[in-house]
Amino acid sequence: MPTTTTTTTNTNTNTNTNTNTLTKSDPRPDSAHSEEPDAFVHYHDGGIPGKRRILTSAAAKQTFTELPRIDMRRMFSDSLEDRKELAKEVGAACRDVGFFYAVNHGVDEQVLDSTFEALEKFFKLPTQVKMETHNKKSAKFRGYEAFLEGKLDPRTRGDLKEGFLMGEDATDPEQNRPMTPSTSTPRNQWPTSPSAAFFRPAIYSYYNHMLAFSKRLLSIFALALKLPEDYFDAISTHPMTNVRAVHYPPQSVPSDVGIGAHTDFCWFTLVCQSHTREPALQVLNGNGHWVPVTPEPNTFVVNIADFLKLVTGGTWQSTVHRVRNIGLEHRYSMPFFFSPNEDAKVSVLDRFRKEGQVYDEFLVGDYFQTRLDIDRTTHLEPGDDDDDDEGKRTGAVY
Ligand SMILES: O=C(O)CCC(=O)C(=O)O
Ligand SMILES: [Fe+2]
Repeated sequence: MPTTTTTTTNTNTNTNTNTNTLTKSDPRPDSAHSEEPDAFVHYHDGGIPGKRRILTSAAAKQTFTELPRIDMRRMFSDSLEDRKELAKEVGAACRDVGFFYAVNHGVDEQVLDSTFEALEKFFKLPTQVKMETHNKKSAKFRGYEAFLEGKLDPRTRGDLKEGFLMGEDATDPEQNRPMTPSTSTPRNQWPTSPSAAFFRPAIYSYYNHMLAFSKRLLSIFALALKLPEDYFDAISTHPMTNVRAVHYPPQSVPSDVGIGAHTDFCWFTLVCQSHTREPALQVLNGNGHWVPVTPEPNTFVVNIADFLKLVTGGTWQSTVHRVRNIGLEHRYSMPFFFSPNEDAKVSVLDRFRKEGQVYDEFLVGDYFQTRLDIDRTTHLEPGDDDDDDEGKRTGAVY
């Protein structure tokens, strides 16, 4: 990793004031850790444990209490003005919340339905079929992750989920992807049992649709940052990408989590979640309250991750989130994680730089691998408990 003196400006507390979803009254205290119901909420930001004071009543700040909903149809408009209008909405959501619902996104609903069917079928297969691709055999954790093996919050017994991770792999013919000798060559693992033969084509159909969606979104992000639409194209010719198929069974132990509180360490994430009556995905606002993300048919949840926070000098939020599947239904989700090319060098964008400050470049692949290793192996313990995160956490952890 290159050393860095980069500084980001905002703390990750989502307290900007420009959306119509902002309010001071929010009655949702953290309920996952009953030993400290009204004190702090704990999470992992940049792979490092952090905590945020839970603020209520007079102490509460202006922050979001729901996710904005954005009609993405204008992504496909021939009019630059339309695309700029969309970008304005997207930019406000990225700045004030870090999350938004994307409707009319252009991904065929049938693809989503059939991918969910495939997920459900895959996770019902015998353990040995899934374990053939166990992610311990893969440097990039591709393949199957069993229950409680992930542990994003060290205070829990592990994440109550099982998953399957795949991503860019130039040797998989479905990707039609150029070999890039200067970078690593991650390999996917696919189950070889005939009983699982349906899984790979289903995941690939979803993956390829998501790649197309991501590239359009990237140009909207560029516009939202007042850059030319194709600004990120040159560093996204062979992007780092992952689909993680996840199964969260209903949880009966109150202290359990489906996935512990964390930020994502890619550029951005697109989540499609199955319908559960009880919302399971939750997003942390500036008052330390968990805002539920209600499942909606044919809708993506888009969230900004650490890279975009970094290159915008902290102006865009990489917002803490977690999953608790407290209803009676099994939940499936399929996040798609997008980052630029592994060998791309990035830094804080010019318009977010402060005079007199030195900003180093860093390699996307290095940053990504470091974060992956921290999140999957280190599980750093929380620090001292006598202060909250504000004013300290800059997100500059690479
Ligand atoms: O399952 C979800 O809704 C979100 C999962 C998630 O946050 C992640 O995989 O990073
Ligand atoms: Fe996440």
